[in-house]
Amino acid sequence: MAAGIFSLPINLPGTSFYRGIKAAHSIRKKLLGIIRQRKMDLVEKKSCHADDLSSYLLTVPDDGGKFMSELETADKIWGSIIGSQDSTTTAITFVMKYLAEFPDIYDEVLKETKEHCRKENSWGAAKLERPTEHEIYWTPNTTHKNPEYFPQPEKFDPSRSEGTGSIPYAYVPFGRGPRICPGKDIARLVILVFIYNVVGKFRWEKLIPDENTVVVPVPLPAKGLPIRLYPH
Ligand code: HEM
Repeated sequence: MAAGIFSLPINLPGTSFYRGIKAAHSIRKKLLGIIRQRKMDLVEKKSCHADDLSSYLLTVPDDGGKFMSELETADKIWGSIIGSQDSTTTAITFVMKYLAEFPDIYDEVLKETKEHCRKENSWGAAKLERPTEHEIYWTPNTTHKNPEYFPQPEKFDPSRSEGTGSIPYAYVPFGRGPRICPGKDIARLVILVFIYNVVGKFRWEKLIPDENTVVVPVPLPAKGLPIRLYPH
C-alpha cells in the first residue's frame, strides 16, 4: 500500500495507480447499481429519504434546489466509506495500544479517547473559503504534534485534556469550520461502544512490545497490533 501512495500517478498496467483506477471503476459500478435500486425503491415507496444515506442524497436538493446525479451520489457515498473506515479503525487500534501500554489509565478509558485522537490522528485537508490559486494541505497531526501547543507531543498524556485543555483550534481531530468531519458524532459513538465493551470484558497485552508505527497514509502499528486477550 505504501508503495502505491508514493508512486507516480501514471496509468500503466502493473502499477498501483493502474490497479487503483481499475478498483475505483468496479466500486463505482457496484455503487451505481445500489443507487439505481434505491431510486426504484423510492419511486415504489418501499423506501423513504430518511432510510439511509443514498436515499437521502437522492431526494434532498441542495440550497439551490439542485439534486445530485447518480455519479455524484456514488462518489459521496464512497467518500464517506473511505472517510469512516480507516479513521475509526485507526482510532480504536491506538486506544487498544495505549491501554495495553498504560495499565494505570486503563480504568479511565472512557474519557481518554480524546487524547488518542490528538496523538495519532493524521489526515484531513483544509481548503480556503475564498477562491484562490493555491490550496492549503493540512493534517491534524501537524497541529497535534506542535510542541508550542502540546509540550512533549510524543508523550501519551491523557491529563492534557483536564482543566481548560488546549487553546482553541489546537485540538482538532475532526478538523474545524465548514468542512468539519460530518461523521464525528457517529465515530465517537462507535469508538465508545467498542471500548466500553472490550474494556468491560477483557484486559489485554501486546504480543510485540516494541512494534513500530508506520504511516500508510494513516498511522498504524507495523504488524497490525497483535494482542492476547484475558477475559475478566
Ligand atoms: C475517528 C474517526 C474519524 C476521524 C478522526 C475523522 C477525521 C476527519 C477529518 C480531520 C476530516 C477533514 C476535516 C477538514 O477538512 O477540516 C474529515 C472529513 C470527513 N469525514 Fe471524518 N473522521 C472520522 C470518522 C468519520 C466517519 C465515521 C465518517 C462517515 C460516517 C466520516 C466522514 C467524513 C467525510 C465525508 C469527510 C469530508 C467532509 C468534507 O470535506 O466536507 N468521518 N474527517
